[in-house]
Amino acid sequence: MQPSSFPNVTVLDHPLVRHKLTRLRQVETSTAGFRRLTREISLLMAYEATRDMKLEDVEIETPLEPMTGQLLSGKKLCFVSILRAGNGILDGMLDLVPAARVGHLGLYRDPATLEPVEYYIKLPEDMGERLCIVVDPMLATGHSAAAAVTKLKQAGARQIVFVCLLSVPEGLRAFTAAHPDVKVVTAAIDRELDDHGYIRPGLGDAGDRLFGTK
Ligand SMILES: O=P(O)(O)OC[C@H]1O[C@H](OP(=O)(O)OP(=O)(O)O)[C@H](O)[C@@H]1O
Ligand SMILES: O=c1cc[nH]c(=O)[nH]1
Ligand SMILES: [Mg+2]
Repeated sequence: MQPSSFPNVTVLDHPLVRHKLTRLRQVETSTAGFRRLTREISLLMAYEATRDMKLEDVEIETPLEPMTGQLLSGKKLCFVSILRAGNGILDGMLDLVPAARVGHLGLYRDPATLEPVEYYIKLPEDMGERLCIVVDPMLATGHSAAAAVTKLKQAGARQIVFVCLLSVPEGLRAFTAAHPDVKVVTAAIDRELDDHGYIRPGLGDAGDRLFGTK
């Protein structure tokens, strides 16, 4: 784990994450492999994204003696997947926290304008009482991430973490300027965006690679 030069952005710089991310980027990685690697990296990302969750003391008994343990307190988590590529990360997160509530936000990026277009939204009602972890593999221009977080705030979310696999400096600048209160966890910060808004060196189109649509 490494703080970055961006306020509130943590790079999950761990050997396992680097290894899996390198495999994920490779053009020859199959759809099945891409899905499996995304899920595995997501488990490791969830560990960092949930670091600030609140605990409460509980009295328990081990087979040998009583002790004070700690459990997560109150209402806990809500994952929000930005469709469709976010679902790849969501699967991994749910492996770790199967009881979490889940919201879905359908956004696609218009290829001409690079602006997000919303086509679906369904969120739990009590977003304000939960740590809301928004997941999408790619933060490119940052417009989709920023639009998603704006929606969630309008729906009452107060504590939000954004989790992605890849990001780029210009997208992080745009996102953190729009939402300085939101922590970002990313597995890597890549070099730049190309003329079509793709992350370079990147991994291609995350949705297409996850679902085999190209
Ligand atoms: O930071 P931005 O420039 O907004 O780009 C990032 C967005 O683009 C991709 O989604 P895409 O539009 O390809 O939709 P998909 O998940 O359905 O493939 C990606 O999953 C992000 O949501
Ligand atoms: O590189 C990119 C940029 C946006 N969306 C993707 O899936 N890949
Ligand atoms: Mg896509």
